[in-house]
Amino acid sequence: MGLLQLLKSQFLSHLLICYVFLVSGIIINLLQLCTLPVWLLSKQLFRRINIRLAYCISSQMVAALEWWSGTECTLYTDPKSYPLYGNENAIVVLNHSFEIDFLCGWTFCERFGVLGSSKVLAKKELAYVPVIGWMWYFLEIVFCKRNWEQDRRTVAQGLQNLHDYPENFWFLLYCEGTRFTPKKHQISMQVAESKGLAKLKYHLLPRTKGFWVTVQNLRGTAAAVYDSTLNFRNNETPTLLGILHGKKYHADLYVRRIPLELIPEDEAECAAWLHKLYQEKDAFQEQYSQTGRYPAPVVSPPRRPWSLINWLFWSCLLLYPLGLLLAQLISSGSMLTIFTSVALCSAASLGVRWMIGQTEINKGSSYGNKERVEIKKEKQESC
Ligand SMILES: CCCCC/C=C\C/C=C\CCCCCCCC(=O)SCCNC(=O)CCNC(=O)[C@H](O)C(C)(C)COP(=O)(O)OP(=O)(O)OC[C@H]1O[C@@H](n2cnc3c(N)ncnc32)[C@H](O)[C@@H]1OP(=O)(O)O
Ligand SMILES: CCCCCCCCCCCCCCCCCC(=O)OC[C@@H](O)COP(=O)(O)O
Repeated sequence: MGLLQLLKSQFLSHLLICYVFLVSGIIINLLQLCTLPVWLLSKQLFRRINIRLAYCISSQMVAALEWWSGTECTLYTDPKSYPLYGNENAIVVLNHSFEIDFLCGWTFCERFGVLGSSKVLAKKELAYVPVIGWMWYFLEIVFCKRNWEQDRRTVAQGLQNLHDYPENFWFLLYCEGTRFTPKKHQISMQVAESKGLAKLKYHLLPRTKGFWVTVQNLRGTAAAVYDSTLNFRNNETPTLLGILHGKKYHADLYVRRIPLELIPEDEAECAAWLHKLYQEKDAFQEQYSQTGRYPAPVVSPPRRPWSLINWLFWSCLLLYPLGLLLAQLISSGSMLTIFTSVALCSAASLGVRWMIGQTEINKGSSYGNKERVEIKKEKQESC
């Protein structure tokens, strides 16, 4: 094992990385809070400032993926579409099977210069996750409760607000609505069967309402849908803890650009279009599992230094005072102060461990785990 690999495997390294992420994140969240009055003076200035502040947080995770773990991200796409990426607003449709798929998405956002402004239709629970969830309030991220009756108005409103967004953004939609597990897959295929839809091998049945409402509300704002299919080589199952331990993965992403005009406006036709898209995505996954390739050439954008520079900046800024504090603590010799500091550090590491847990599939929600009959009963009871 080389020296660098040894360093990457040390608990102390992980503790320091998490300290920098947590403390810088909270400082940035506070700065974001201070920008609220700017909204009253100039909404666009508020947005531009918050795009940059958000970049300072999310690019740290991208740096951990690209520079700490050295994970390689390869893009397969049509070279004619490539120059448009990052230069237009787009709706990204991505499969949801991996714990770090959002992080690979962020990496591509970073490489095409839209990381700070990237958006998602996220479950409401994520809004309460410190640092990332709080950051999203200031980025006008659209949250949903995954209950159409409650979501239809708020989601449409959140999307309408993006009409005059001052910088290019990608809006991510995981149409499957939850991460793939064998049980969720089995149940969703029962739903597919009951609806006479073709079965999918690698995806859950997509939920069509969020897609339809997104396309309808972003017409005239977004130029295209980027149909994206992500996989990892050698059947790797990547995790955020793996990244923290410096494990290198190989992500392969296939992107097809579909102009928004090609997507039907009528709700039922749009739903049928999405089901067909997922059948095609399933075929791409099958091809990947057979050949390790997608049907497009490799046009990979290189990693950029900015995420690393930002990370080094925050590390220098925050590790120096930490060092001074530790030296003072030890020289003080006060057992009470030392004990309190250890207790505080343990609480903070437990907090970060809980945050990492949000990305773990085995700690995921029960959404999509219940039979349709049970859901109907619950809906009737709540009415
Ligand atoms: C390549 C570059 C990448 C770029 C990345 C860009 C940006 C990055 C930005 C940020 C990164 C951070 C990422 C954070 C990740 C967080 C993501 C999430 O939180 S995912 C969860 C939340 N999002 C969604 O759920 C979106 C998809 N869902 C929808 O669109 C839903 O329609 C809804 C709007 C949420 C409403 O939910 P509801 O449950 O009420 O859905 P529906 O009414 O649509 O569903 C009922 C309908 O579905 C059928 N169905 C299918 N399967 C099942 C099942 N298993 N059980 C029950 N029902 C099922 C069912 O038959 C119903 O059909 P029908 O209406 O015909 O009766
Ligand atoms: C610099 C690196 C530092 C690493 C330190 C630790 C950082 C901790 C960061 C926590 C980040 C939390 C972001 C949450 C994003 C989770 C995305 C996700 O995948 O959500 C799941 C939902 O889509 C569906 O939920 P389920 O119904 O499957 O349940």
